[in-house]
Amino acid sequence: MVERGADLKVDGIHTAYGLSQVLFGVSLEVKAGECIALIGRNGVGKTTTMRSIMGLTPPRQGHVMWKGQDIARLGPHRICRLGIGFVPEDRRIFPELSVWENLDIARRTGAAGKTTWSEEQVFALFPDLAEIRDRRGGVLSGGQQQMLTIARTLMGNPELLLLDEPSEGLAPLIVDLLQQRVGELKATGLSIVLAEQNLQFVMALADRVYILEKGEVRFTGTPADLKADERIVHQYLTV
Ligand SMILES: Nc1ncnc2c1ncn2[C@@H]1O[C@H](COP(=O)(O)OP(=O)(O)OP(=O)(O)O)[C@@H](O)[C@H]1O
Repeated sequence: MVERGADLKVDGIHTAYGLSQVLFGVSLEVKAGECIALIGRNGVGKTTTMRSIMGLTPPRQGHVMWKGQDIARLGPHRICRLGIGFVPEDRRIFPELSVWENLDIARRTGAAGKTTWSEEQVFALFPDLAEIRDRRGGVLSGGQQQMLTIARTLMGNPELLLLDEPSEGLAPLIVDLLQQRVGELKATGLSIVLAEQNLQFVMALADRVYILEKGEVRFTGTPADLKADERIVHQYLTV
């Protein structure tokens, strides 16, 4: 039997914004159906790692292998078509469009040649959105906006979802609900890369965590490994 390898393998990427280098040889991997988390303090390079994978800020060195193909220099549209979806931190909802219209637009521009999610599928996973399908994007709460942003990305039918700080700015009860929804997404077999500051959220969802500091991976392990090592939590995560 052939063992199925990692779906995504990031190998020693170096990424910079102009003259300012942010990532120094970051490597990680995500096997099919896994959720991995990128954690670390503000400004350590979590978003930049996702932007590098998505081709928004392509790495200057290193490889981003997706199902055996190096996608590091393909550009975001092609990477999206290959099955990777990015949910950015700033939830860019069209305020004048209804919830359903925000989703429908993403459906029409979904990955070429792929079946996009149906209305029933997306509302089955996000029942909270079904109830407000005719509400304008501009009047949604933060939690509703976050659900909508994730649901919109799913319309393109990705196999890997990059989720950038989904819990940021949300009330604790809404974070719990979001955690449940992301857990349900994972249970459908979707692979997930989660950048998060909320450790509880990470512990509940991730199979593996990568701690970043100054653009380098300093620790890799399971949530249980991390929990068992207070020194690491203190050194890299607490303020
Ligand atoms: N467009 C940009 N131009 C120049 N520098 C940038 C740009 N975006 C981010 N940076 C810098 O890159 C570094 C890493 O930022 P990044 O957003 O990847 O970190 P992060 O770990 O996601 O933190 P946060 O949680 O604050 O978003 C920071 O020092 C940031 O100031």
